[in-house]
Amino acid sequence: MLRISPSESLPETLIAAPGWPLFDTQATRRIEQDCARILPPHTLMERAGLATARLAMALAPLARCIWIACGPGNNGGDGFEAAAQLKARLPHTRILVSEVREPNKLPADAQISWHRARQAGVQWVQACPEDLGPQDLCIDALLGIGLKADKSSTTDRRLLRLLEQTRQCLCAVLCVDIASGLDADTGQYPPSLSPQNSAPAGPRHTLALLTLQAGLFTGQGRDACGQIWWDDLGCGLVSGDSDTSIPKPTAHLSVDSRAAPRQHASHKGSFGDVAVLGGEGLSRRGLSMTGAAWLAALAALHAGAGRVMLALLDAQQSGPQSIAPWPEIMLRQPSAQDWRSATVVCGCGGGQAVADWLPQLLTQAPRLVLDADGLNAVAADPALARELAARAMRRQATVLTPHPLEAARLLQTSAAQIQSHRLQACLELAQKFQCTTLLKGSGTVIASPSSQPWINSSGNARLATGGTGDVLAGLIGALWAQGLTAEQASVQAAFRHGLVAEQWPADRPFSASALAMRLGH
Ligand SMILES: NC(=O)C1=CN([C@@H]2O[C@H](COP(=O)(O)OP(=O)(O)OC[C@H]3O[C@@H](n4cnc5c(N)ncnc54)[C@H](OP(=O)(O)O)[C@@H]3O)[C@@H](O)[C@H]2O)[C@@H](O)CC1
Ligand SMILES: Nc1ncnc2c1ncn2[C@@H]1O[C@H](COP(=O)(O)OP(=O)(O)O)[C@@H](O)[C@H]1O
Repeated sequence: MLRISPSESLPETLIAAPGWPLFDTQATRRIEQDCARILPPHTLMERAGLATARLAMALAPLARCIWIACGPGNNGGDGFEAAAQLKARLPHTRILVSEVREPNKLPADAQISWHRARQAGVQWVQACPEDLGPQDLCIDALLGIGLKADKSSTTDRRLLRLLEQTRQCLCAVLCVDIASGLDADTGQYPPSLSPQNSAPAGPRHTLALLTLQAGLFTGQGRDACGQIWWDDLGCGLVSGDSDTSIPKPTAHLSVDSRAAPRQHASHKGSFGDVAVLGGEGLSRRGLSMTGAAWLAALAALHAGAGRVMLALLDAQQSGPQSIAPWPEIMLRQPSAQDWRSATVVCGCGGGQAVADWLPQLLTQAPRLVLDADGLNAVAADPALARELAARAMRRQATVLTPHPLEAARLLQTSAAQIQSHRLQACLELAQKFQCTTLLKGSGTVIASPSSQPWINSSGNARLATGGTGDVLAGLIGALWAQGLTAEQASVQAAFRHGLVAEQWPADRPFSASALAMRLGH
């Protein structure tokens, strides 16, 4: 964790860390009101402006110019306050402000900060200065958690123009509270506020105030907000769990738990069996997907499962695919595998063939990771869906690992709908099927029926390549087989999967099989 210019009298700004609680905007408002009640008037905005100014100075120590785009609400107020603080601390730096609303129409707190910026000698400009250089800084204080998605189609042109300019800045951009236009609860932009170019031009930082929200970490949040910083504005809100006066978090950031050291007196039976069923062969439809099942098995092997069995859904089992390229992996005919005794990973590359085996697996497997075509088969057949939901009553545990399209099929909606409410969609699936559900994608969400969800903070777009989901399914199976709960295995697998991708050496080609083989490192 990084601490900036520590000072006893100032709040500390930290890089957002794993395990931290995430609150929705409603809870954030309540926390804000509670804090405002016990502090002298205007203190929160003053602290927000100061925290922004301090982070700005740390991010751009050589800036000759700092341009601050201030919106019509209190987010804009934080911007004016930061401008006043910066002007007082950096007399030789040009501090420029652009505003979208006349000062007498600003909220009361923002009006006070507007006057402070005026008195400090900050210069007002109409638009982003053309000479903003790479060492300079843009502060985006246009829209914070007060964004109203339903108003976005009528957003005035001046605000839209400034928003676009902040997005096109080649210098670093520091967003106050959240990237403007992004919904803090869902991590999605309303269509009319969506950026014209998908990737921001320059480096991005976001200073979250008082609380962290799910939208910073999932959906479009990661790209929009960049590096997330957090400042509690001196209100001492590190964890929302122990203090009952603080509203309940909506989720937590996933945690990096190191694997427990293995006991010396252990053997392969101590670390569980993983049995993979999948991989429709070429002979059925001319579409081979055996690689997917191999990837899941390979991941389970390298993630430390005691024994790994692989049952390929290939009609020509006696062909070359029965020769294991990894001799540690035991090949089986699906009919020869005892599905009652292992942690089962089912569906990777399963094609149409997997549906024939699902009634047996849904009934017999004590621990089942259902992925890919296993999920598609359930979505297409109400009888299988009923059988899946009945597993929980028989105390058989299941992990579902859909990507957004698979989740959409299971909930009979569109992938766009799933993406617009990732947290909610994942919770709905967990409830509907009484399963731990892991909704994949940038900011993977993990939800179980009776506990708070997690959002995975590791990973990057290296993972956006075929087969990495199969690796994740195998990894979950291996961790589950080694004694974790379904939820722990899912949370830890998502974190480790992402971490390996983050730490991947730049000069080494990345592929799903290479990822699988590095899981044990
Ligand atoms: N919470 C905290 O912990 C603390 C909060 N603080 C700060 O306050 C911020 C929240 O301030 P906020 O409530 O004034 O909301 P904000 O984000 O400025 O937006 C509201 C303005 O935007 C407008 N507007 C909205 N949607 C629009 C659209 N689609 N298109 C166009 N306009 C739209 C809306 O217009 P109106 O509805 O009034 O017409 C209104 O003028 C928070 O993010 C943080 O920075 C800190 O000071 C202290 C600690
Ligand atoms: N941009 C990204 N950031 C983080 N994780 C990603 C990103 N793109 C893909 N992933 C991860 O990669 C995996 C892809 O899984 P999936 O879509 O099922 O692929 P496949 O079916 O080819 O194996 C998931 O774990 C997903 O969360």
